[in-house]
Amino acid sequence: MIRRKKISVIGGGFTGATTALMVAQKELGDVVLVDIPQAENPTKGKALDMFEASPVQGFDANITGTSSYEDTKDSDLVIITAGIARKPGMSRDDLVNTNAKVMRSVTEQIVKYSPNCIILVLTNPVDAMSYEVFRTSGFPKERVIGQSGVLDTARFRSFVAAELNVSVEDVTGFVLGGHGDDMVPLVRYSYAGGIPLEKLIPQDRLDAIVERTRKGGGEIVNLLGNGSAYYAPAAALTQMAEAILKDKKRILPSIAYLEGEYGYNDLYLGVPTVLGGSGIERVIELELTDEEKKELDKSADSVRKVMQVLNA
Ligand SMILES: NC(=O)C1=CN([C@@H]2O[C@H](COP(=O)(O)OP(=O)(O)OC[C@H]3O[C@@H](n4cnc5c(N)ncnc54)[C@H](O)[C@@H]3O)[C@@H](O)[C@H]2O)C=CC1
Ligand SMILES: O=C([O-])CC(=O)C(=O)O
Repeated sequence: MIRRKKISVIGGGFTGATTALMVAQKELGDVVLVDIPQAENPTKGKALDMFEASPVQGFDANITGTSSYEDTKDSDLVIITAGIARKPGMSRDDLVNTNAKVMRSVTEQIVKYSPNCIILVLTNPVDAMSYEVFRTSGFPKERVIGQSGVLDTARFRSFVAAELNVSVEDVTGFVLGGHGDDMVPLVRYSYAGGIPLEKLIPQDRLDAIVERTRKGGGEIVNLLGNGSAYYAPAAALTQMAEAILKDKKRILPSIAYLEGEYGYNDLYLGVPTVLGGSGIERVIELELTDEEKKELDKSADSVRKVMQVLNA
């Protein structure tokens, strides 16, 4: 019997609810939106509201809200967005203690009901949270994946397209490293219509775009005033979900568990990967200049520092 894929989204807040809608709109599968018991009614309400949008928009997907993990049983993909988000004046790393506890409790439930699923992690600080989910789950590394690079690259691509007044579709970008202000946007591997960006944009403007990309999350936090970005993060999760559920084998940046790649061990960090039906099917290793490697080392050190809190 053919059955639709099943996607559970843990955390029914801004990013979780938006992701639930986007994956349903793309007909990637039926969606179960999960939040804590105190939020059961609003979660059910959001899910029903989305389902009622489906006849107008013409997508077929069941969307249900719940606080019971039994309803997530046999999910193919579980997306974790549960936890707290930062407010102006905070860094993503300030969320580590609260969200690490949330990761441990939700992961135990996910594993209990969907032992064969692939897990995508969004919750911040996302490199460290991916590590926490990985070690709590006991899953193989290819089935626990963090999201940052698709979003960071999307920001870079948006800013470049606006600068050149060209289609966003023709701009490709490349961001490596942790999801913090010292992430590493690699201009050398970025193009517009196949033309290296360095040939199209003066260096000082490129530097400004790189800096704006690094601080992209904070720019939205300051504008929103009471939470962080959710439309672009949900779009990023949806693209990764599609690559996995349709076994597209797309080359996308993911936060992956590294065992020697790029010279790092026992660390989750953003790197280029092939994403397909088994999750991370391959980490692509690139030659970096000394300067790029130094920047990546700095970003990896920042992630390690946050992880020390987990191990304390
Ligand atoms: N990696 C990335 O690129 C990005 C990461 N984020 C992160 O995603 C997380 C969620 O952000 P938002 O959705 O905006 O926050 P939000 O506050 O709108 O939603 C979080 C939801 O999680 C729920 N929750 C808390 N503990 C839970 C538990 N134990 N089980 C189930 N649900 C639980 C809350 O009730 C709330 O509904 C934050 O940590 C944020 O920093 C957000 C955007 C991008
Ligand atoms: O900035 C935040 O706290 C949320 C996030 O990770 C992003 O939008 O990049």
